[in-house]
Amino acid sequence: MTPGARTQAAIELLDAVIDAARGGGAAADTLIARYFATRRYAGSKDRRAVRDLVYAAIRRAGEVPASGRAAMLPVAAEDAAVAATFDGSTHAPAPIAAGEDAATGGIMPAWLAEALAASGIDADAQAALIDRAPLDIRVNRLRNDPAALAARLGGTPIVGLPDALRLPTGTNLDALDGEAEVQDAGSQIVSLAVQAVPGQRIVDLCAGGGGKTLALAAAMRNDGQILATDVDRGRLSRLMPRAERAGVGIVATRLLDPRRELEALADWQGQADAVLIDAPCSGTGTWRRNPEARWRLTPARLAAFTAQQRHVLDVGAALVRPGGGLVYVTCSLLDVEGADQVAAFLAAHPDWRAEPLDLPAGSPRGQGVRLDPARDATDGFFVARLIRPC
Ligand SMILES: C[S@@+](CC[C@H](N)C(=O)[O-])C[C@H]1O[C@@H](n2cnc3c(N)ncnc32)[C@H](O)[C@@H]1O
Repeated sequence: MTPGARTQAAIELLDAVIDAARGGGAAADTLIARYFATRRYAGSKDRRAVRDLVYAAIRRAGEVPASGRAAMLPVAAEDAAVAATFDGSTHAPAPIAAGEDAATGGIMPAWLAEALAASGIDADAQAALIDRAPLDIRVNRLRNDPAALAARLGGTPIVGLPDALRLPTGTNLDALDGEAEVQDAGSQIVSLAVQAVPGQRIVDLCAGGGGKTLALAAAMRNDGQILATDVDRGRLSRLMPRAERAGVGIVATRLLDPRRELEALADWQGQADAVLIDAPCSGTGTWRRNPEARWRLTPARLAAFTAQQRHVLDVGAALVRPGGGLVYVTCSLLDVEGADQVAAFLAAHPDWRAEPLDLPAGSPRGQGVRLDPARDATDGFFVARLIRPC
């Protein structure tokens, strides 16, 4: 592809990303993968270059841009080589007109900046939310030793996470096959709050594709029982093949019917040593990986997430045995999804208590701990551990 054709491809993709953000469609990564699946003429260098342009444009536009072209103009304004591709030649974008409307800058929509500031995330910390994320892996001790894998791949250790490695971006992980999982350090740290040990019975209520389920299974040395549940058939179906590759044999999955979860979980009521609730949330802590997610979020979508969080907290609480732990996690920095949810839960369940957490990173927030990309160099998370009375 010519440089101009790459810019034009990025503009077309940005149009699709903008439409998806407005209509609740697919994530940018998915749209990029679909775009290239039907354009076999694009080589790996073309794909990487187009992808970099798309993400550069997404990161520069705080509000949803009017169009893909408007989103690309600020990138051209900062990079003469990109500006030069707007030359109107075959497959290239038309020349930039004087005074042409460009997307507005800023970090995020104003209502979100206000909500984050009210949650103690100031302007500098907000800027870090859309930085590029590092490549972290969790070495699977059931399959390999972290030191051996570090010797093979390079990378640097992460303080407080003996099984983690931070690798140079772009490290090829295709050959790993179950020896390690790509998992942000923040995700690994919040999994520690479950305090999983061999022999326990644990429910991972919102297991999705099982990123945290596998971390728990490794902490349990593949000894005990984990029930991984979700309401999303597609996500949950990816879990068992991953578990097999990872050599994990203690996980069973169960697909839940939304609003009828406890009927399907009757055999686990009051039984679990620990329940992990990695709740559905706005994802404000993972914008480093999905920066277009800040264009999708609306006050109504946020309210829908907080209602789901209250619901899964109630479901999870019913499964914990007396004296057991309920670990509530969101990958969000907004108090309404974190500290406020836990405060409301404890107000409604005065016999439960929040247990202080000793994690390798994060700072206290409400009755839990918050990981902040600016301060902790991880994705953003809130985590709290609640103990059911004996
Ligand atoms: C943050 S994601 C989980 C990510 C996963 N734990 C991981 O580490 O990869 C939240 C999940 O909650 C699921 N979910 C939403 N409502 C639910 C419910 N009522 N019961 C169980 N899972 C639910 C979603 O389908 C989604 O997969």
